[in-house]
Parts: sequence; structure tokens; C-alpha cells
Amino acid sequence: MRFEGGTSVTLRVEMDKQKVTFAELVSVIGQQGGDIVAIDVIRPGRKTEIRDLSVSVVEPAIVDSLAKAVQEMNGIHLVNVSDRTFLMHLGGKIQIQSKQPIKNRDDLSRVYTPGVAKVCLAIRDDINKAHSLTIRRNTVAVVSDGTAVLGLGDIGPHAAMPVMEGKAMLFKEMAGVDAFPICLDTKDTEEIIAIVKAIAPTFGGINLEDISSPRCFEIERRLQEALDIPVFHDDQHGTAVVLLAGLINALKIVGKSMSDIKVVVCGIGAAGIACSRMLLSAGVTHLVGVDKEGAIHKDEKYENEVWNEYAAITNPRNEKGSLSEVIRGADVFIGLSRPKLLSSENVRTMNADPIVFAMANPDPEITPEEAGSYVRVYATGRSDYPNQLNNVLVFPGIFRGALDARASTISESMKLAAAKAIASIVTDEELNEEYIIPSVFNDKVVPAVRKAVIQEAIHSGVARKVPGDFRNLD
Ligand SMILES: NC(=O)C1=CN([C@@H]2O[C@H](COP(=O)(O)OP(=O)(O)OC[C@H]3O[C@@H](n4cnc5c(N)ncnc54)[C@H](O)[C@@H]3O)[C@@H](O)[C@H]2O)C=CC1
Ligand SMILES: CC(=O)C(=O)O
Ligand SMILES: [Mg+2]
Repeated sequence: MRFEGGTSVTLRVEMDKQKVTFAELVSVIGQQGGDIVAIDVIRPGRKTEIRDLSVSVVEPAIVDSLAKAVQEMNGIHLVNVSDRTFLMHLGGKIQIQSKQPIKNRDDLSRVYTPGVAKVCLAIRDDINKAHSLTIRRNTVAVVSDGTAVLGLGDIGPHAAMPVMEGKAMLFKEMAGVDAFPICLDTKDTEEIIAIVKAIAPTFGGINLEDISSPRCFEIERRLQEALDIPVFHDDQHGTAVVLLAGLINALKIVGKSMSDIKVVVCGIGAAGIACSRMLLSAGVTHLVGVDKEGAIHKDEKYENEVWNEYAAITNPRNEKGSLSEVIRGADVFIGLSRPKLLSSENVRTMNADPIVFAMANPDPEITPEEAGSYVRVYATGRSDYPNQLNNVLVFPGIFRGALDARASTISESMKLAAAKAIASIVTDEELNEEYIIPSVFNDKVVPAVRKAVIQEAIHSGVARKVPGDFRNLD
């Protein structure tokens, strides 16, 4: 497997055309391992010219030496080196746009006062009209307190915002859902619940994101009880759905069944607990969870009450010890913890045809290079390796379906249906070790998840509306 992402930088260069040619500059960049992928002329001129060069480099470490070589060229002044990733974040990544222009007094008097008043009163008289006459119909809040942002931990609400904006972009780009990032400057469970309850009238759904365990469980449960719109902690359920989809297909490759495998889940936090529960309901019986202090077992009384409940339903042989100990003989490793916790030696002690899903972000528990040829099926949460097991395959389609059916909740059966729908996109002919899960860019994913979610919402009675394309269907 190859790391295909690399780094892109933008070099702003001022060239003295009497001293240097563009071809010479291209040649130096090439010699230093850079690949020019785009050129913008910022200020043309007869004698001097300023250009922005977007340069892709395979190894981020070479950016400094490349910049130095360019800077040292006669006739070149290196004005600036910008990381394209940072450039894509300048001023934030999303914005609000009006659906209609306000061109005259008549428009103004309809979208705003006085016309708007009769719409307000219509909603006052029938609150259900908020779904058809306001943004509530298509808008989801992406709410975080910044305490478990990717695998970066408690980095605070300001630093969490780029991830939440990113989630909002994905909602829109993938499924047309308008999502609004909301980062809260509080870690207090009661306060978070109160705030989300208070803002709920604006939204058709609440996507909780990167809120650390165990607070996330109570926050989600209490909000689900209090609100009549879907409240979905993405790190729990989005991850569990994509994991199950990946495992259904990986097991076909190795010819094993859910009931026969030993699964080790590393990182018994929000994602690890939800993924474990999903696997148990899919038929896995031999599942061992491992956190910082080793395997979670029944002989220990944990301060974290959620772990006591976890111990009661997992680890049937009451195995104890570190990851290195319990991974022996395992068929599947699922990492939802931190980078570099699984060694190639650990993988060598697993059962034949090991499946390793190293899903920690931004860096996995073990890289494909380290896992090497010992692993039969390998997947990560990242976009630059094959088999991206990331909840982005789930949350856009799940919310698309839930909003379209005006579902009051996202139930277990809706999640299971979504997992099966994602898995089924990869046909038996296509299935192979490096293709167990459809790409995030596969345009069948969102429609398939939406359809499965709506069907199940109607079937289980949580749909409050039957979308047009589902009417008159058997
Ligand atoms: N690929 C994907 O779609 C997703 C990946 N993740 C990743 O999973 C990881 C965990 O995320 P959350 O569950 O939301 O966070 P969390 O904070 O709720 O849970 C993390 C757990 O890992 C445990 N942990 C830390 N060091 C450990 C060690 N040395 N050995 C074993 N366990 C250890 C922590 O004690 C904690 O229980 C993050 O890296 C996150 O990026 C989370 C959600 C989706
Ligand atoms: C993908 C995701 O939600 C996470 O790593 O937290
Ligand atoms: Mg997350």
C-alpha cells in the first residue's frame, strides 16, 4: 500500500525575468522532489512577475529543503510558502447563503416584515409548520464541546471548530443537508443538555460530535428522551454502522462468520463501546475490550459505570491482561483509541487471515507498512489509504433519510439497515482485500443509506412523513 496523500504547498515567488527563466525554476523544484500541479500568475510584468505555484510533495519533510533551494536561486525572491490545507481554512470553510435575492420593497416586505408575520403566526398556530416553513426541515446542528476531537483529545471548542465545519461541509456536499457547527465552551453535562434543548427549535436533527466518554452517553440519552427530533452521536453510531459494513464484507473474504470470531476492540470510549454493542447485536459472541489498563473484565469494579455494564456483556472467558496478551488468537482487531498501539509482533500472534481495522484518527493504531503482509484485510479511518472506514460514509445519508421521513429518532434497526446498505454496494465480483467498503465519493452510498433508513423508519413507525418517492410503493 502506498501513501498517496502527500502535502501540497503554495510557493509565492517573485521572478526577475532577466536573471532566471520559469523553466529553471520548474527544474529546481523537480530536482527537490516537488511536482507543480497548478500555476497562478498573481502580478504579471515585463521585468518581474509574481506567481503562485501549487506544489505537491510526497514527503512533508522535504518542504523546507525545497523552499531553501528555490530561495537560493539567482533572480528568485520567495515571498511566501503556504500550506494548502491552511489556505483551505482561511476565513472558515462554510457560509450562509440566501435562497432568494431581495431586489425590491415587495421582496423585502414578504421575506421580512410585514409579510413574515403571517408565516410566524401560522407556525404559532401549528408548530408542525416549522418543518415546512423554516430551515428546520433541512438543518442539523453539529454540536461539540471539543473534548474528544478526532484522536487529538480535549483541545477545546475553538480548536474543534475546523472539524465541525468539515462535518458541516460533508453534510452539504454529500447529502444536501444544511448543517451548522456549534462548539460549546462548557464540559458540564447539564449545561450541554440545557443548551442543546434550548436551540432544538431551529433544527431538524442534532449530530453530537467529539464529546468524550462517558459524558457523551448521558448527554445523548437525555437529549433523545427530551427531544422529538433525531439525536445521534456520530462517534458512537456513525462509526458503529461503518464498522459493521466493513466487517460484513471483510468476513466474506476470509470465510469466517460473526459467531465464530474473536474480536479485540482497543479504546473503550464513545466509538469503542458503540461498535462493540453493534457487533454483539450482529452475532459476535467472543469480544474483548481493552483500554489503558488492559482488558475490561468482570472481576474489576470500575469507577466508570459504563465499563461495568460493558464488562457484563463482553469478554465471555473473562480474559485479563494487556493488549499484547489478549490479541493472541484474535481474528479481528478494531482500534478506536490512539496511534501506534498495535505492533507488527502483536499482529503476528493473531489467528490466520487477521483483519485489522485501525480506525484512530488522524493516525491509526498501526500503519499498513507496519502491519505488512501479516494482515489479510486492513482498513483505517483515513482517506489516503484503501478501505476508508470513516463515519462520513454514514452520517450524511442517515440524516438525509431521517430528515426526509421527518423521523423522531434514529433507531437501532435504522442503523443496522444502513450498515447492510453500505456493505451491499460492494458486489461479490468487486470485493477484495483492498476494496471492502465503498469510497466516500461513491455516489451510490447516500441514496442507498437514505433509502434503507426511510424504509426502516416507515416500517418501525418513527417516520412522521412518507417522502414522495416512497409513496405508492409496496
Ligand atoms: N474512523 C472513524 O470513523 C472514527 C474514528 N474515531 C477515532 O477513535 C478514537 C477514539 O474516539 P472516541 O471514542 O470518540 O474518543 P473517546 O475519548 O471517547 O475514547 C477513546 C478511548 O481510548 C482510550 N485509550 C487511550 N489510550 C489508550 C491506550 N493506550 N490503550 C487503550 N485504550 C486507550 C481512552 O481511555 C478512551 O476510553 C479517536 O482516535 C477517533 O479519531 C472515532 C470516531 C469515528
Ligand atoms: C471520524 C470522526 O468522527 C473522528 O475521528 O472523531
Ligand atoms: Mg468524531
